[in-house]
Amino acid sequence: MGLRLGLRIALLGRGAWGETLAALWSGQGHSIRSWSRRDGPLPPDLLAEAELVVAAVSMAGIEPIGLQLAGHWPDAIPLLSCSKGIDLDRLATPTQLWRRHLPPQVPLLVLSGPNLATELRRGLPAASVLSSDRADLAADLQLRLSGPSLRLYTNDDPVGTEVAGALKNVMAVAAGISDGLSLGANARASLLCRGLAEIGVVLEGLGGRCSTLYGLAGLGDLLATATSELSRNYRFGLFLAEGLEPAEAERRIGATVEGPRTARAAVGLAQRHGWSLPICAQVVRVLQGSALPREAVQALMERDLRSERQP
Ligand SMILES: NC(=O)C1=CN([C@@H]2O[C@H](COP(=O)(O)OP(=O)(O)OC[C@H]3O[C@@H](n4cnc5c(N)ncnc54)[C@H](OP(=O)(O)O)[C@@H]3O)[C@@H](O)[C@H]2O)C=CC1
Ligand SMILES: O=C(CO)COP(=O)(O)O
Repeated sequence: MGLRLGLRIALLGRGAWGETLAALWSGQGHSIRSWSRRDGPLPPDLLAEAELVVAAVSMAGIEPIGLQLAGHWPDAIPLLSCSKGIDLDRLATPTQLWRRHLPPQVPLLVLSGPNLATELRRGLPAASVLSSDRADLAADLQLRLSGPSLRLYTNDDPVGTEVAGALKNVMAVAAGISDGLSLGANARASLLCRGLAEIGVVLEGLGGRCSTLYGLAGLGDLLATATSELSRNYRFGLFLAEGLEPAEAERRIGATVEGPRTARAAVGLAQRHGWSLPICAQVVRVLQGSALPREAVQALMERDLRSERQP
């Protein structure tokens, strides 16, 4: 990347998040060429002309797009991944999925944090983190992509950043259930506190750092997502508490809800590694129809007593 401030960005995905990032960054003088599945096959020159590729697609979109792009990726063009989830088939984070399709030398970065698209579209301020093993690149992009309403920090813990951004969606579903059942502020705070500990089990278990858990992608995004009706995962939990079937709840939301599949993936990881993830496990029971929301809460309350240090 040269010294020019305006970047040529190829943006993959024109959903709520992609459109929001496009509006923010084009407003800062970057040139954005976006692509959506609705446009048909990916134009061959889209990547070739870009200095940065931004992927703002849902988890479900990564594999098909990765397959389409394999073999067409210019070696040194970095990919900034903005998806939040754990893939259920491969139990992998977004960049772990992308890496399977990209040349090994392509630098990968992650954008995550409390960034409800609706608020950013209204010009409200937020902070987020740009994470990469490539500190030089993260610092360069931090400078170029930070703007008046999106202030970017950096860290060098992409795995921890992705795990935190994925698992907070599960906790947002659980918080929606708790609030939907009118369990009160104590219950929500207790759930989020224990939820943060649970996110920490996965984050550290997969090699992330504890400081990331308490940063923007961890505690920051948990606070935003699990307390706001702007969050689709939180609203999904509210619908479950009302007694809606998961499929009907997703249909009513009418947009991506990553928490349900990520909950199942987290339970899959827990089985693989021998971790205890009680909140994820109860969310999965509700999703499978093997517990009603109230029964899931009761099961959490009746677990064996333990030290706060244990999940
Ligand atoms: N909305 C938000 O506030 C934020 C969302 N995110 C994350 O960004 C990702 C995208 O979310 P968002 O844009 O809000 O979701 P939307 O439901 O608004 O849009 C879905 C996005 O996924 C893309 N996609 C590609 N392939 C598929 C597929 N096979 N199935 C479904 N969708 C596909 C769509 O691309 P196309 O344009 O081709 O239709 C579109 O960009 C999610 O992982 C989400 O967690 C992260 C931060 C904030
Ligand atoms: O990730 C988000 C906010 O940071 C968006 O959350 P939802 O996908 O639950 O709407």
